[in-house]
Amino acid sequence: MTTEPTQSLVGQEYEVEVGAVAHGGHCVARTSEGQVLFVRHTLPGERVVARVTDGEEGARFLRADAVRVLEASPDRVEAPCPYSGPGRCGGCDWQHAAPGAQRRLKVSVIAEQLSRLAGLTPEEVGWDGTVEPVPGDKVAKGEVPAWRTRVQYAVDDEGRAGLRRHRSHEVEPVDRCLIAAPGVSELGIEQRQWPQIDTVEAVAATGSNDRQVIITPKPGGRLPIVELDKPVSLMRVDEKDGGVHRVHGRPFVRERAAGRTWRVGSGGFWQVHTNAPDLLVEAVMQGLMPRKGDMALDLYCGVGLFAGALAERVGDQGAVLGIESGKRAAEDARHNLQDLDRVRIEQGKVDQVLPRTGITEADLVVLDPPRAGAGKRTVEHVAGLGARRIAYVACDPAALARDLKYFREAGYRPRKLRAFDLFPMTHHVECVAVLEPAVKGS
Ligand SMILES: C[S@@+](CC[C@H](N)C(=O)[O-])C[C@H]1O[C@@H](n2cnc3c(N)ncnc32)[C@H](O)[C@@H]1O
Repeated sequence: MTTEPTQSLVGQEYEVEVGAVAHGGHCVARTSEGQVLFVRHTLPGERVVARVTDGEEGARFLRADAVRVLEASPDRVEAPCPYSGPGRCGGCDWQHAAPGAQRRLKVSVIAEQLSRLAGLTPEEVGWDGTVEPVPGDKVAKGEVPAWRTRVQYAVDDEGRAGLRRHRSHEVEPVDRCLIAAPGVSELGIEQRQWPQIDTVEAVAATGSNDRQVIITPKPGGRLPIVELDKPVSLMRVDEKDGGVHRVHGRPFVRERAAGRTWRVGSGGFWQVHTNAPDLLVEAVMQGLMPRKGDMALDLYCGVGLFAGALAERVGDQGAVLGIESGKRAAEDARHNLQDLDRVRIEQGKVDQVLPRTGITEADLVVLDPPRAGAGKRTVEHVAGLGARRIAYVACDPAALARDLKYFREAGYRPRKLRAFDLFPMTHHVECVAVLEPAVKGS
């Protein structure tokens, strides 16, 4: 049997009315034939010419960029970044939206995900229907908060550092990324050449002067002599094993948050926004309200951020168990919390380690899984521990909604949800949901 080749529609232009925002940094429109278009660089209510960037005839949907705006939304602003726009840097999705409008777009996405995937309304999750700006972030029209303490640059064939174009391996060379934190910009990564290098990751710690650069040489490439505008520690990603190896300086940075210093080894997770760790610790502790003597779990604990905050509150009579899959991160968590006798860190995957611990009860649980969420099995296990309260920290509202549905099926209901604009100018958003047993005292 022979199949007809499908006709690519890349480059085809459609004049469309733009509908609602969808999860992922684009809005929904339809061609006159009814085919769904996911259009970037536009806003709800606009009339634009959308040029297809991906998809073929008969596909479930096409991807497109708005290349001409025929009727602009009142929320549209001149993009502050000269590298944003159709076909350009893929790092930011909402450079062309006023800061308040960006947050409203995120509100719509969260509400839509909760409704579609969990059948929940904002009232049912105790959400005031806002995405809160981060205190200290610039939020006036035309201003850009410099929030990113970790930036991964890609290097083009001419050795220039830049950022990847949307859904592409191509590099958009930049001379300055506006959302990079000052500590990253000061390194001068964009101002120098990176011959034989594939990627350069820059890390600027908050609350210490630690700066780190992690370079990935091209296959067979030699390590260049790295001279930057500031002293840094230098790490190299091994071509063969993918491991991160020290070239010179410390193999970690020291971050300050929640009244403590945190060692974060290369490759270990740390929240990217300068103010995220403090803000999230405060939101989680406010939601959980730990008491002296509580037994608490910090699942997906990274280098121990929430475990540390919990341990200080549950006191000597309480106990905290953290579980983290990364070997290096688990070691860092043990190091960071070594002064807190009642904290134990187990290394391994939550769905494997948690059943092995033999723990059948907990008073409080915080879970902060990666983008994919915790999943049904882990949610059921956590719900079975009968915690008084559970705090769920989520960087993807779709994964949050799916897991909230599993929690509801397992007897937990959301009591409060807060959303934070921890990734300004992008479509990403962070949520903290606090759950309690649907039937209290059960
Ligand atoms: C979103 S981070 C949260 C880290 C920490 N709570 C923080 O705020 O710094 C998720 C963490 O989960 C870890 N992880 C990913 N999958 C895991 C799994 N199946 N079991 C345990 N940890 C996992 C990652 O290595 C990462 O450190």
